[in-house]
Amino acid sequence: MGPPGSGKGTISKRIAQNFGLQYLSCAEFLQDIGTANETEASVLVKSYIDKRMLVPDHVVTGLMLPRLEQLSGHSWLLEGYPRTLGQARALNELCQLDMVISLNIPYETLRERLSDKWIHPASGRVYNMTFNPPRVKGKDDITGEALVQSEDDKPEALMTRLRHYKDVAKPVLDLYKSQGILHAFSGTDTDRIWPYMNSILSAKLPAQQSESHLPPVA
Ligand SMILES: Nc1nc2c(ncn2[C@@H]2O[C@H](COP(=O)(O)OP(=O)(O)OP(=O)(O)O)[C@@H](O)[C@H]2O)c(=O)[nH]1
Ligand SMILES: Nc1ccn([C@@H]2O[C@H](COP(=O)(O)O)[C@@H](O)[C@H]2O)c(=O)n1
Repeated sequence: MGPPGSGKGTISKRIAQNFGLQYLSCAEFLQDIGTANETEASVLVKSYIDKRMLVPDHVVTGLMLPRLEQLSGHSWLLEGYPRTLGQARALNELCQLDMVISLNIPYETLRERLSDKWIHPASGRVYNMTFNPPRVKGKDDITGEALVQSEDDKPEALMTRLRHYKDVAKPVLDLYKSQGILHAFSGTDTDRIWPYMNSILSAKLPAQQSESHLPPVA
């Protein structure tokens, strides 16, 4: 968990890779559903994503929980779900989480990072002109296609997203705190937070697993 630009995507991928966890990003999962063949669910999901609004709890939960059930037997890392207390309660019904990570990053750092964030829309690959720049300016490393900046990452949008995050995340963080599974990390640099996170995760997780790919979406 963390506000926009806090490095959730960057750090989740690093954790998943280092500890051999199955990684599931809710935003990417919803994006895939929204662009898949037209069904009632895909049209509904797309309508929210296009407006950059949260898909209602019952819809996102109805999609995510069956996906997680397909991963039973694997250790997984979720990013972007649960976002609301309703989603957290629904997830609790399915399983007991081992650990929840929360990123506390100062506002000025979020603003700077996001103003420098570029994405390759088709793949979701994320770049930052100082932290992890593309090999060729403005082009995706793999496809060579153009990178874009999201409207969501502009300073005006950031304030709104931040306010919304604070309101919605607080009860979720409180719940996980009361369960004793919340680990918060503060700082301005992912690479400086990482060693602390790595050491806590190493103590919690069994020997590294070797799985690297998610089973396909049914
Ligand atoms: N300068 C700098 N940029 C970073 C650091 N860590 C991550 N970034 C970049 O900051 C931007 C935001 O990181 P993300 O991992 O996309 O953050 P997020 O929390 O998933 O963001 P949202 O999808 O907006 O919620 C990206 O462009 C990253 O490449 C860091 O330590 N320093
Ligand atoms: N639990 C969630 C997570 C994401 N969404 C939708 O995805 C968009 C992008 O999410 P970010 O995590 O990158 O901010 C977001 O604007 C929502 O449309 C969702 O609905 N529910």
